[in-house]
Amino acid sequence: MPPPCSPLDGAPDTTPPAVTREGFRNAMARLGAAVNIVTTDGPGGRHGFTASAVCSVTDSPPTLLVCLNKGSSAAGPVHANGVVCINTLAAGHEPLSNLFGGRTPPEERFASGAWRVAATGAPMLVGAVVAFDCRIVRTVEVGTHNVLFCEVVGVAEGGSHESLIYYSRRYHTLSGPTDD
Ligand SMILES: NC(=O)c1ccc[n+]([C@@H]2O[C@H](COP(=O)([O-])OP(=O)(O)OC[C@H]3O[C@@H](n4cnc5c(N)ncnc54)[C@H](O)[C@@H]3O)[C@@H](O)[C@H]2O)c1
Ligand SMILES: Cc1cc2c(cc1C)N(C[C@H](O)[C@H](O)[C@H](O)COP(=O)(O)O)c1[nH]c(=O)[nH]c(=O)c1N2
Repeated sequence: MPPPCSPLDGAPDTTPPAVTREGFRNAMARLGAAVNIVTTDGPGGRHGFTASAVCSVTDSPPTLLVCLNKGSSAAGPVHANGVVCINTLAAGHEPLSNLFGGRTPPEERFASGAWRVAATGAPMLVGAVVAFDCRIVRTVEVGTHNVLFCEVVGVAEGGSHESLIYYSRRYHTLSGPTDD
């Protein structure tokens, strides 16, 4: 039995969405999130983009998801390479976040920051709060985005205990406990 609000077979659905794009974005601006630079390298070339849509899926096998806009210039390289490194940014990384946030050619993005090569070949940011080296094991297309399921094959914990947070369309810093 179809759901009560489904359109008639073959008829275009002219019902206005209950929640507009603008309304959704305004609501999402109320969710604070860690800021990450997701990098890749391999046959598709080196690339990277800023992402707040990153989430833990399961610890067995250790898996994260990343939502990547299909229109991003990073989308082709990410899919061709099949690997990513998810670098969680620290306090002071706002300029790096903006650099990887669009409109700059990929190689210019990597001119800032110190990078080393992770086991998968993806660039790992020296000074990240934590970095997850991953292989993409599944991709699911949802609307404008691809959801990348990323199996974590290596982790590097950095020395910083101050995380960069994106909240209410601005950057903030969150301090955690230190080791000593
Ligand atoms: N998930 C995403 O793709 C995502 C997340 C954050 C920011 N951005 C991009 O960064 C720029 C500035 O963002 P902003 O937060 O200052 O203002 P904004 O009004 O564009 O976005 C507010 C919030 O809505 C969500 N959002 C934005 N664009 C989205 C998209 N295309 N798909 C799903 N969710 C989305 C994010 O949570 C974002 O923080 C925009 O170009 C935006 O598209 C994209
Ligand atoms: C704080 C913040 C957070 C995000 C983004 C931006 C910023 C500033 N962007 C946008 C993304 O970084 C940008 O579209 C890419 O860099 C691609 O741009 P180009 O197509 O390469 O110019 C982004 N894009 C995406 O696909 N998923 C995400 O989770 C986010 N999150």
